Amino acid sequence: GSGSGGGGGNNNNQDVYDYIVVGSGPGGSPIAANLAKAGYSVLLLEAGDDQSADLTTQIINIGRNGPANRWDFFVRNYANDVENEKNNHLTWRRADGSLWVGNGSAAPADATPLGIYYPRGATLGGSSVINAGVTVLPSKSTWDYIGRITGDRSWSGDAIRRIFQRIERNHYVPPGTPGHGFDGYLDTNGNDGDIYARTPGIVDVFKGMISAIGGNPAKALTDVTRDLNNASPNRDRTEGLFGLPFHANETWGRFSARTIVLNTLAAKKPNGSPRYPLTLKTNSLVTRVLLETRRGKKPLATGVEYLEGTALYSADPRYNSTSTGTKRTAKARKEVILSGGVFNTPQILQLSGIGPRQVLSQFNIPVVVDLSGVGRQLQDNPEFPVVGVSNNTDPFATTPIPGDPFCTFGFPPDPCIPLWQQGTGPYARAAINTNAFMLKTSHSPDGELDVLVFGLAGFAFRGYWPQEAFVNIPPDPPGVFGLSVVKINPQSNAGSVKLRSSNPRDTPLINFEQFNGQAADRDLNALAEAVAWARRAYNATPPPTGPMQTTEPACANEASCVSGDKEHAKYQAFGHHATSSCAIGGDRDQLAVLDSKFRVRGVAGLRVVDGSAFPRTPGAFPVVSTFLISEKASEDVLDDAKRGVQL
Ligand SMILES: Cc1cc2nc3c(=O)[nH]c(=O)nc-3n(C[C@H](O)[C@H](O)[C@H](O)COP(=O)(O)OP(=O)(O)OC[C@H]3O[C@@H](n4cnc5c(N)ncnc54)[C@H](O)[C@@H]3O)c2cc1C
Repeated sequence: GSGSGGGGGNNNNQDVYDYIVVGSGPGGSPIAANLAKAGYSVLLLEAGDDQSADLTTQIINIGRNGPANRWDFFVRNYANDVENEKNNHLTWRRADGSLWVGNGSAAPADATPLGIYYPRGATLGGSSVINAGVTVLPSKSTWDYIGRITGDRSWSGDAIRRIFQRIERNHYVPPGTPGHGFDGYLDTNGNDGDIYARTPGIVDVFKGMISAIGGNPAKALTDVTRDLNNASPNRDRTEGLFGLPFHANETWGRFSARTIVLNTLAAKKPNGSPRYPLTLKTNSLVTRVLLETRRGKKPLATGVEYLEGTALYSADPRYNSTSTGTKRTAKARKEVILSGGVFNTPQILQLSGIGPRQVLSQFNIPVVVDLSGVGRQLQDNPEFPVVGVSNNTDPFATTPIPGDPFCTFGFPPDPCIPLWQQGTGPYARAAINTNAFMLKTSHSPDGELDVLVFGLAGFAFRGYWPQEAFVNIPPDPPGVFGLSVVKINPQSNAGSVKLRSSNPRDTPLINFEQFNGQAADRDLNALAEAVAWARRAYNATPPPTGPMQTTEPACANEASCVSGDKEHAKYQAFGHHATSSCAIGGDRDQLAVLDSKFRVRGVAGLRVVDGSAFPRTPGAFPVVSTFLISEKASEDVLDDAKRGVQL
């Protein structure tokens, strides 16, 4: 691993720091940097390595999940095999070892199901290095809700908006726009309408979308530049077309959690020594939290055990079971903060003896704290495309700007990369995916927007599967359009993360139980209503692009599509926004893993700060909210440090 900064006592196998942070994603990086900037020594442990040199991690418009910066998980959407195998994108392994992707009814006889492919970022910066970069604030009530269930008034929509204003560096609204920040670290960018002005076929679809809610289609080109993160009091109930913001700088370079860490490490004192006591160790897989049991007091987290070495986790595409790494420990004088993400944080807790007794005893792990919520309440934002087809041969062609070369999306030689490096060319501008349509269906649980839709021209985004697999899905015709519907505030939270074995290099068992029970029917009804709207939108798309035909979900008679659409949503929706597997909750909530200050219940000196902490999936896209809670947690940890709280 790479190291820097002063960390306090150094003997070869045992380092001592004030704080240890595990995982460098949007949850871990801000808090590690903030604690170091406050003068405390911090060890940041990251299982992956620094892939800054990989250009696909720098240019948001050619983002790709390369094998050196991701972990490959295979998950279930249902515990029940029959239900699970109704998924058209399930990955199977054949007798010859090759991978096959498709529905159980068509699977070859020699194939056994592996699961639904679910990649995560596993590199310096975590998933923010490989994600799509969409940056949408959740509703204010998402934060008020945490205040309500915990009685902690420091949680409110207004308080979190102030944090956003402090950390944002906005590049797309006029300076001084209320609710936004302009000199923080979180670069945000959006479209200025130009890409759509040059792509009239998409504007036709926008017109259909607006008509389908009874709006004024003539406003499509201006509506698509509207700021989705606006601070209007009506924002969380206002339907219609908006621009979709991204975490990207003024020339669409990716901002990620990596930037925070690298900038903190690079800061120097006048004499050239590191300005902040932050130590980064990459290639370091944390295997458990070290816990000291104490008479009459809660057990205390005193440090972590980790394995040093490359690609030691079995989900790593570069994994080799024969390289086992070097076992090390590090000690924390103050606290250990887990930010390993929604699958790995509950795994680390369970491996450490903090979790549901029946899971731990299956693997003879001594129970330190019987905490039944660890790995429970797993949620996601279900998503699937409503696919439309135009009769035109090339309906979504974009008029190039004179002088633009033909981009090859990173495949060499790509003439657009050197241009981007000079701050210009197609990659330095907003792409055609910078739109969002907000819907409030009659099934919204709280009267707020409950479905976000983004439009993709020439492509329907059906989810993830391994690149090397044979894919049993027919290709889309030319003239295809995808209206990706994303459920906001899903009511289903029956998913789980449980140990598969006591081997920390194994992946855990992950089951989203995606639409389960009474509450989930509300989600399915909302999605079916969104599908009906999308069909109307395609019908209402003006010529020459429309009227368009909806080809998926298939339905012959539009008056009676609801049950088929619900069935389609139930089995074909995918997710990539997992949250809530170690959720904050009130004192009397049996499933609460954390208190309102991110402290693990029943343990001293241990917090969780990442996507697993959300009691409710934050909006349609979790990444900006994860940066925000890391900032909030930094304040909470520093507060305790200043008050000298005894652990
Ligand atoms: C392909 C993809 C597309 C996405 N698109 C969007 C989007 O457009 N907008 C949006 O809002 N969200 C998106 N997301 C989700 C978003 O990126 C995540 O919700 C967010 O990054 C979660 O942050 P985190 O800190 O909880 O975890 P992560 O970002 O996953 O970071 C966890 C880090 O911890 C490290 N780690 C894990 N276990 C250990 C261990 N035992 N020891 C040491 N280190 C460990 C991992 O290597 C990783 O670097 C996307 C995610 C993916 C994968």
